[in-house]
Amino acid sequence: MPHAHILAFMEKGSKFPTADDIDKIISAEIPDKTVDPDLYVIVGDCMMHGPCGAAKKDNVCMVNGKCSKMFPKPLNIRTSIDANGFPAYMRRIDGRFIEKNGIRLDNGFVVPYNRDLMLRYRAHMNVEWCVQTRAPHVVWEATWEYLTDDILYKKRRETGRPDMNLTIEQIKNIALNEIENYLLSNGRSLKKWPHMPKPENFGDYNGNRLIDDELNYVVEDQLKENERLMAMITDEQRGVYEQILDAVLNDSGGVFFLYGYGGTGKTFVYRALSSAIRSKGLIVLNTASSGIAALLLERGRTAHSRFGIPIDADEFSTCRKLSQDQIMQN
Ligand SMILES: Nc1ncnc2c1ncn2[C@@H]1O[C@H](COP(=O)(O)OP(=O)(O)OP(=O)(O)O)[C@@H](O)[C@H]1O
Repeated sequence: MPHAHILAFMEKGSKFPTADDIDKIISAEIPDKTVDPDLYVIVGDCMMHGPCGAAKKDNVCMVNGKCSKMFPKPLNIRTSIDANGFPAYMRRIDGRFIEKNGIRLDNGFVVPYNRDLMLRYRAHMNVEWCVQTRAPHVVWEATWEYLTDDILYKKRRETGRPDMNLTIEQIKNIALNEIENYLLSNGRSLKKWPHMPKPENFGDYNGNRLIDDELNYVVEDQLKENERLMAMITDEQRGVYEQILDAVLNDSGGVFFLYGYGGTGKTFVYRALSSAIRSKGLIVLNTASSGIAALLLERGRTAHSRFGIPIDADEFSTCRKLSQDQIMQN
């Protein structure tokens, strides 16, 4: 099922720093059926976890006899924030329950939600208050169960084994590996945070992830794509294409500014050039100033993401790339 994980950073003055603030935007309780009948139905349909545990040992969340999402959650008379900055939402013992598959689920099974979003979108939307810390290991401890949300499901699908089981440690290991790979692709590593747990075999990879990622294409496919585009290219486009390709292949360098009205075939030339250069096993870094424009180019990224350019650039801004960074070296 397609879904999005969205992390919202609030501006100063719009933050929700206290437990009372949390209650204004997040609820983890079953609504009152008579006072809030509409919300009661949506929460019942979309936001109740389970049944799992002893009541349903084969629920998807069950890993080695335990709910990997840690349901049911402890019941609390009020919302609180612990010393590490973790929230414990208000989940009162109020006698309310939602019945699912013949099992009564109380407030311990409510996935935290925002009332307005529920009423507006009428879909599963888990809203959580993020730990207020800059220490990544604390964030990891607080959020790993959300980050690993669909790992078991993905592994079952990839292997074609719907009964496959993974331990919580294996699931965490897969997630840490994914984080490390993502960091390596951006010239970083979990090494930077000594307190963060590391995946197994951490540090075994000695290559250059940036180069390996950029070379991770099939040369034959690039050749075919180039042949396809070259069969259509106009004489004017071919003139530009040949001049730039010549500068690349002869290593003579140069800066080329290709301009023209919208829809006149500039992106087409970039695609022809990319496939020509990649079909020779070389690296092309396709960048554009906006995410939408970057999507039009194969393996395109925004220039600010690729080169670490500050988004609100002014005359004093500098790229925060150190000379020893892989991006700089490459
Ligand atoms: N030689 C060509 N043969 C066939 N289709 C082409 C050719 N050149 C461009 N096109 C098609 O024309 C459309 C517009 O081209 P393209 O996106 O390259 O224009 P552009 O100049 O980059 O536009 P914009 O400035 O709006 O980004 C695209 O669908 C592209 O595939």
